[in-house]
Amino acid sequence: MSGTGAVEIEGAALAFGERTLWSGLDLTIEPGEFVAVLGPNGSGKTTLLKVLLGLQSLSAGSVRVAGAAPGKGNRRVGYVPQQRALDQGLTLRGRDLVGLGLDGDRWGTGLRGLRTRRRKVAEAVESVGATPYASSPVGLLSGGEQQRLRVAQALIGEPDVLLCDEPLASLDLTHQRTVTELIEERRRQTGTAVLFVTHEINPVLPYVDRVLYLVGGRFRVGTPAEVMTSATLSELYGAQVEVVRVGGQIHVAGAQSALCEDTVHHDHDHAHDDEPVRTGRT
Ligand SMILES: Nc1ncnc2c1ncn2[C@@H]1O[C@H](COP(=O)(O)OP(=O)(O)OP(=O)(O)O)[C@@H](O)[C@H]1O
Repeated sequence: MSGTGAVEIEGAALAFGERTLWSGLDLTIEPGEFVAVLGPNGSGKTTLLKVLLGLQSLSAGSVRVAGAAPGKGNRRVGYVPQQRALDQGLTLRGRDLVGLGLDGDRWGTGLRGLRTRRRKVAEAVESVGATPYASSPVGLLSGGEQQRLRVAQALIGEPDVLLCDEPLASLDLTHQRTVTELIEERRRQTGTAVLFVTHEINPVLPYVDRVLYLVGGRFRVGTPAEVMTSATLSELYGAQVEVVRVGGQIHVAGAQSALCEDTVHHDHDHAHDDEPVRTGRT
């Protein structure tokens, strides 16, 4: 693989035993592109991020992220994990959590380097509105406060690729906006590619270039206008799903019941169901 995409996924398949999460997945994400990953519980969204982080191997195919094979040491990749409450006993301060996102060697260990580090951390903390609690132990902060610090930690390293796993979960509307605008600003100013796993497309809809929609072993890739339609989602779910656009927002009705009816059949269906359906640029 030798392209120039920020993320390059070729012929990727992932199966756990008999169960195929997805196969035949080709997706190139360009620098500065915002791709939302949608799909019901268990469709393999988080697992895709784990593959890109080098925490999970593919069953077939290959991936490259920010020009390299996935791996923990890649400083050009930022990651906002799925919201999980941090241990209450964790005494690490908020600003130190954010500082962990900085490359330790970049500014040296001298006084000047330390000052630069401190200023960068203070700016990152301020950008997510976390200054008032940056000195508190993170274990005592609310879920939303912890999540804002995680976003600051991911952005402070100035990544070329930002992988986000439901970063808005547990944030109120104001802070959802703060966080999405920060990510969007980073993308616009420096061309960071964003892969954003979410259950709810509306908070990021203005920024989304393309959607990867995963359902029970099938997927679609395309613009929101291509993928988020009744016809496309009904085909993907194999049942009637209504997509309604109201006031610039997209609402999907019937997907959950489609899945409930389908759940029992999933494993059997995969035998004839694993032919992926694609739209748009991949
Ligand atoms: N290492 C593993 N071994 C076996 N099964 C796994 C493994 N990792 C994930 N799975 C299964 O793969 C499926 C997809 O999990 P994943 O966490 O990627 O789903 P998701 O789309 O992110 O779901 P959610 O929306 O609930 O977060 C789940 O059924 C999960 O149990």
